[in-house]
Amino acid sequence: MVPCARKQVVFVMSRISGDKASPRIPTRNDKMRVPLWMLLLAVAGKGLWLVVRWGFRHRVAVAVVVGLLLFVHRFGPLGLAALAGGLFLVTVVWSRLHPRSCAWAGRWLWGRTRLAFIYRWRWRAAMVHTDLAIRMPMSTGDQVTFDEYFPRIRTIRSTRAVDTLRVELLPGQTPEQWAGQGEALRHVFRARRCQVQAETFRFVRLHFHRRDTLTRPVTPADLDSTDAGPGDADPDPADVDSDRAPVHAAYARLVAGLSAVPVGRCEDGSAWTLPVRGTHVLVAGATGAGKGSVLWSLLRGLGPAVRAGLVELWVCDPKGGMELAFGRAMFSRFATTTDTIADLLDDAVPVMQDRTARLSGVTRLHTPTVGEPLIVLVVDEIASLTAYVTDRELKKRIGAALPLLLSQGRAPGVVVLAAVQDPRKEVLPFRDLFPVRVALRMTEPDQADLVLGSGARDRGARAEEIPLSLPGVGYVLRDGNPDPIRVRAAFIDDDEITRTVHTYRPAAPGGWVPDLDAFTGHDPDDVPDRLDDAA
Ligand SMILES: Nc1ncnc2c1ncn2[C@@H]1O[C@H](COP(=O)(O)OP(=O)(O)OP(=O)(O)O)[C@@H](O)[C@H]1O
Repeated sequence: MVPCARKQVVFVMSRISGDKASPRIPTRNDKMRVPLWMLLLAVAGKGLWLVVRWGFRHRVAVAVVVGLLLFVHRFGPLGLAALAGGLFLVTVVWSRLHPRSCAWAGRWLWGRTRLAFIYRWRWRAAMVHTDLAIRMPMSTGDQVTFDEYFPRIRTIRSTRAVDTLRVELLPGQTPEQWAGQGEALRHVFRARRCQVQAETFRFVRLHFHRRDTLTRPVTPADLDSTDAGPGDADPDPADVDSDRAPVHAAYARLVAGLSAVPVGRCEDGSAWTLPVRGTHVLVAGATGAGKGSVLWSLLRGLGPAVRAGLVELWVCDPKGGMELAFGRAMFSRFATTTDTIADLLDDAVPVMQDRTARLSGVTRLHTPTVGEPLIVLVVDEIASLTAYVTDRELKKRIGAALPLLLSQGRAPGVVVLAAVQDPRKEVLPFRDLFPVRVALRMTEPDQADLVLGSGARDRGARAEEIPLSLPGVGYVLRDGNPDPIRVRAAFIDDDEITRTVHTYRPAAPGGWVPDLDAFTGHDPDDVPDRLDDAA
């Protein structure tokens, strides 16, 4: 019984193999008698046809292998070694003379090699087993056959970490169908992750990530080049053409920088920045996911503008100051208890309303100046203020102030930067009032959708799969694009926080700078003075 069952399994496996272009299902037995030689001839002919067809499908791989075999046959293994050595030498010389074109050619060759030996090799089987090939039953009277249509790979781009295939959809297919098969495709092509990105029409891009480029901690960006002097920040039009023009260029650079504050690095190696001016930012992640590093990266990135007086940090740390107290000297206001936080929020509301009344009809977005800086309200663990407050009176005050600030504060320059562990609506009812959201490691698969919007997980934001060993890694949406980008925040350690606070603490009115040297152990000569430091 057992061998028979095994035979049956083998038969079924071969039947469903995706390499079979047209499986046949006989509808009645053949009755014609043929001589044996004719049968053997037919089998041999069919075998030859299958070999030719297979060779044509894998023509590049076959040509390379046959070419190499012929070369070895003609010149022997030494000849092959000489060929490899010659190619190596040419590559070295080329890369010295023109590294860009050499790198481009290397990537092209690498992509074609992976296309021939990996993607085309397993493509048909993968398409059949994931239902991405289309099969249409055809009847020839004697038997039912299937016409099969396979999506075509149009281009491939390969780097050391990722292969990007541009694939043409078959009629009737949608990018969502492909996104649903991302996990299966990743296993077929042995990638760490497969992300499906839709083009406007007809094409999808499959990103097969082979290596994780974010395993090493990210070093914080160099801010000093964008730094500007302080009292220089209120531009006087009369000065623009004068020798103070560079100062105003520095001012403009600082204001522009508020729309792209450096936070860390994206998976493709580019800088990860987040806007702070004109928006609210929510960072969500389980405990230990690295929310602190995103907050600190943003605070650090705002440092030059804080020192210049263009930004005021109003900070609430409901965890008793555990996370943010280190930065106290940089903050204009700092509250750690529920009642002082309620006071702080209550104070922010009239500032916002006053600005709104003055700017209404004048501008649609407040421009920070030293006289009227951007107020960044930082709230660590915002759920402590929305869901876990027990005092009814305080809960009512906070529940009134927060939604007001979130719904009206962006334009007049009172913005909120908050972190939360649990992104559910019951815990954070105003979640949707944050236009910019970051999903770090989550505990549940559906939480990435709660943070980034429905469908984000299918498009690749598998936040629950981020390993515990990679704090600071997460997903964001950029420029209104629905496809999530994997990012990692820079690691800001205690020394860097101390340096940041020491360097960028705002000057008190009149130019007095609090003396932190004893506290931080820094040499005061190393620290630029807020008032003397020109742009
Ligand atoms: N970007 C990062 N790169 C490397 N290590 C990081 C990064 N961010 C955080 N870590 C490490 O992970 C640990 C937890 O980070 P962090 O305290 O920021 O998490 P959290 O999400 O704020 O947690 P909780 O909600 O419990 O406060 C820290 O001790 C830190 O050493």
